[in-house]
Amino acid sequence: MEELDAVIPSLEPFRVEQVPPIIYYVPDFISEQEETQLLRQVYEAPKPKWTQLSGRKLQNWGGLPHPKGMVPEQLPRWLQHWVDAVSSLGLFGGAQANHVLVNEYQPGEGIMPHEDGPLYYPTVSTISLGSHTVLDMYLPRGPELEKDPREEQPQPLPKFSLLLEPRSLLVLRGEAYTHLLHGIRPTSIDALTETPVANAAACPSAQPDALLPRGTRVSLTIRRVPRVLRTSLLLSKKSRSTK
Ligand SMILES: O=C(O)CCC(=O)C(=O)O
Ligand SMILES: [Fe+2]
Repeated sequence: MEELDAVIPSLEPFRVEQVPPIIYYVPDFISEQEETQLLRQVYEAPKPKWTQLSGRKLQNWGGLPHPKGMVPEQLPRWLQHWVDAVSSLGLFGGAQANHVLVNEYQPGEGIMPHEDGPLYYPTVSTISLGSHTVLDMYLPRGPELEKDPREEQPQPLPKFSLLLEPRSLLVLRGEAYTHLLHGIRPTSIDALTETPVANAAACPSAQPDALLPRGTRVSLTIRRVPRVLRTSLLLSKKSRSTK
């Protein structure tokens, strides 16, 4: 039986050290040309593909994850290419990812601290496009958490942060997936002095005291939903029950 939190040997040079296992950060995972092309393809998607949420908008590809199983939808070729590239690293236990969330954040937007949860194989891979962001990592909620003094509503203080530069790949796996929460503060400028940036050594823009203005960032979150319903099976069941 394969260990879910096994390391990926080819990614070991990109391991973020001194944080709960396992986090990989690969700068320049894609080229500038690939980034431009991906952004074009994201914005060429039909308008109804976008869902506007408070603080970000998103495109869901591959089907809607559901506890009873996801009815799979074929991914477009431009996404399948990157799903294949990421899956071939061995991130999903030798299987293929089958789900992509495209998130778009304007400066000042973000996502509340959360866990990605049990509907996915416990590994998430994220390609960042267009702008950097700072992903804050939190310990699970508990009374002992320190409060973040920068927030009007008291918020827990991140344990550490990850600077995600454009064109990078981030992988959260093992405890970093199952135990920690992640979130993006809704700010327009990231001051890197605020929490320790665990992957600073791999980021040219992570100078001490840097103030990094955010631009529009698009992220591709590539995951595997192991429970998949076969549409043909559903249809045949339905037709049987109406007989
Ligand atoms: O945009 C990101 O990097 C994070 C997105 C995220 O956490 C999610 O879609 O679950
Ligand atoms: Fe997430």
